[in-house]
Amino acid sequence: MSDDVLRELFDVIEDRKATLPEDSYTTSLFTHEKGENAVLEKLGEETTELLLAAKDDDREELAHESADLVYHLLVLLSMKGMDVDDLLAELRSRR
Ligand SMILES: N=c1c2ncn([C@@H]3O[C@H](COP(=O)(O)OP(=O)(O)OP(=O)(O)O)[C@@H](O)[C@H]3O)c2ncn1[C@@H]1O[C@H](COP(=O)(O)O)[C@@H](O)[C@H]1O
Repeated sequence: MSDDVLRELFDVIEDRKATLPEDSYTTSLFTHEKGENAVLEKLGEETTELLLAAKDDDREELAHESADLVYHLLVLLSMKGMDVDDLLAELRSRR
């Protein structure tokens, strides 16, 4: 996944956070009655689904669940007032 794809997705998430359109799944996470716990729970669920896909050697499902996990991770970073660049910088520093 290139930086561009991650940045574009993060920009959409930031836009949803700022404008809270009604028909948006991202909005539902930012406005959830459970607060931050809603996205934390989703990260747990998506991680479990990813592990099961890996265990089943289901590569298509593994890619699908990986994308779900990355999306929810970016929502969490946005909730915490962080930027996708914080993640990218950390990854780059490990090269
Ligand atoms: N990348 C995502 C993304 N990944 C996962 N999800 C949602 O996360 C939820 C995952 O929950 P579950 O695991 O329970 O999944 P599910 O409903 O059983 O279905 P599966 O995803 O497992 O097939 C689903 O409702 C997905 O739609 C996402 N929702 C939105 N995005 C991106 O965010 C953008 C903005 O979306 P909205 O906020 O909806 O406008 C979209 O254009 C997408 O680019």
